[in-house]
Amino acid sequence: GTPEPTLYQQLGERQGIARIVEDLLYRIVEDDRINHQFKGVNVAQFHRNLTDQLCELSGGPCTYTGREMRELHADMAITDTQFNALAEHLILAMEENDVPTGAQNRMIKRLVPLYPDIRNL
Ligand code: HEM
Repeated sequence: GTPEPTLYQQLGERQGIARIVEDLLYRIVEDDRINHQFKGVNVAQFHRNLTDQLCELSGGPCTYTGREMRELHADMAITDTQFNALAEHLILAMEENDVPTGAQNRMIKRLVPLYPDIRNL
């Protein structure tokens, strides 16, 4: 029969992930719980690196070449509320791009191992 689509395919491959990350960035800018943390960030670089990271984590043919998660977020004192806010925006950005709910959950699950590094725990 027809093979099951991979998570990477369900996200719309790299092009689809790039659109999701763009929508995520607009959401971050509008959220006063987290937008102050992003002042001065190189938006093009952030977009490229987060797209590569999600592409790689979803099983796609990409390699994340940015800095380590712990090192990047070390001085930000990110709270649980802020972490959850970003995760929620990612879910809503995937929703806007017609990613099925099961695939949304699988993507979020693959970010869970990054949690201690991002929270600097
Ligand atoms: C699931 C959660 C998260 C993931 C997967 C993630 C992923 C990433 C990635 C891949 C980068 C590198 C982008 C680049 O090279 O510019 C990055 C940078 C950054 N992240 Fe996160 N992040 C997460 C949560 C957060 C949260 C909650 C905040 C703040 C509220 C945050 C703030 C930042 C900032 C400000 C940068 C830019 C750092 C710099 O350019 O020096 N991140 N993140």
